[in-house]
Amino acid sequence: MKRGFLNSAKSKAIRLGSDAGYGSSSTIGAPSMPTPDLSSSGTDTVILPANAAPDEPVTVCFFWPGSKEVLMKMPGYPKPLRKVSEPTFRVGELIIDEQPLLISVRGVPVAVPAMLNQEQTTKYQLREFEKYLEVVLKKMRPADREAFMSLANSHLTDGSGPIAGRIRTNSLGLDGLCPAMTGPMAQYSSVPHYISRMNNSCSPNTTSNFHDTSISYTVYAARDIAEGEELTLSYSDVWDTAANRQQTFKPYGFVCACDACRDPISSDRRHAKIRAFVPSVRMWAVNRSLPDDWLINKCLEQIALLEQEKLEGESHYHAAINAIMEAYICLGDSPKVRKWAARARKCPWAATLESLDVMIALKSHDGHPLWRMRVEK
Ligand SMILES: C[S@@+](CC[C@H](N)C(=O)[O-])C[C@H]1O[C@@H](n2cnc3c(N)ncnc32)[C@H](O)[C@@H]1O
Repeated sequence: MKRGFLNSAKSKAIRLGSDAGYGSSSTIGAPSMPTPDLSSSGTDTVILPANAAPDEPVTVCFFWPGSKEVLMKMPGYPKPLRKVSEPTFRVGELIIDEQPLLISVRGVPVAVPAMLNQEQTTKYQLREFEKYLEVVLKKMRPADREAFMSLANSHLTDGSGPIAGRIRTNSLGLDGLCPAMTGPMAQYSSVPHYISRMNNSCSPNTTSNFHDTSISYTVYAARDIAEGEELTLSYSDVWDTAANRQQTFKPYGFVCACDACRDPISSDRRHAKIRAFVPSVRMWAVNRSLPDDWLINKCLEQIALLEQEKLEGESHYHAAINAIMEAYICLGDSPKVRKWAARARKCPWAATLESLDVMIALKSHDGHPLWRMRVEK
């Protein structure tokens, strides 16, 4: 799965990758020091939103210069979190809207002694980074610090300190906040409290987005979730092969035993088939050699495959539903357009809800550019 994109209003939340970037930067600059001065590393620690009341959640942000300004200039910032009342875990429902406890740089400039080998260098960098993180964590509210330190840590033997270890185990990646930087160090690690408790499944029953204006994650039910069923998210790119996904999980210290990983050959084959189909409404609408129901049937097959793989949270699922809705516009069938728009609306993580609401409300869709394209051309 590709990293989160902050410059989109709906950037998908993904685990950063437990090994990604840490200790790999040959970061040279500030000398090592026992109690680091954060400003000497070029970083800054800010608490956002700046004027939060004591009972409102905040995020401690260990940032490169410029990132705070990027966030604060986002149109709509600061947007309050939505209150989630009784989560019912029906498909499309919001399970949680959560502001992370911490957003952190993935390393700081460290002058590494020349005689160290690669392994010693990594450990040295991690030790120095931990000293910075200790200073940053002191800025957290005590209850938030306690929540952070209660999170799982799968990095007990690789030189990570207790704070970096928890960041590496639990973080989701954030892109797009460092206009002046490129490469892995331009990404931040973000650590939520509740979402960090979610285990991996390669067929996850939730899907999450990051929202830059509220600095928060929304987690939706990707399908109906039975009472007592564990909530899961994916730590890897679900479209990666099962073998590659297991490699991603190694630093987290587990072997995934989800349905897709237990039957890797069939699952990989179905994944490849899903990815090979990209619905093109306009191509079908003008191609008279294809039957009228060709696109709809292909999309229904795609939906069935995605449901078999339990990948309803992926964009391919919403794309197939949306294509059926548009195919019915091309066929001039407004009742079916409303029906499929209502179904697309159950993927709020992928859809523009306002335009779907318009589709659902309209008696006729004769103002749409695709209207009766398949019938009259
Ligand atoms: C982000 S934490 C998830 C929450 C953690 N299980 C807890 O109780 O707080 C990541 C850790 O959870 C465990 N984990 C996550 N997904 C798992 C899975 N599918 N099977 C076994 N262990 C898993 C691993 O120990 C991993 O290092």
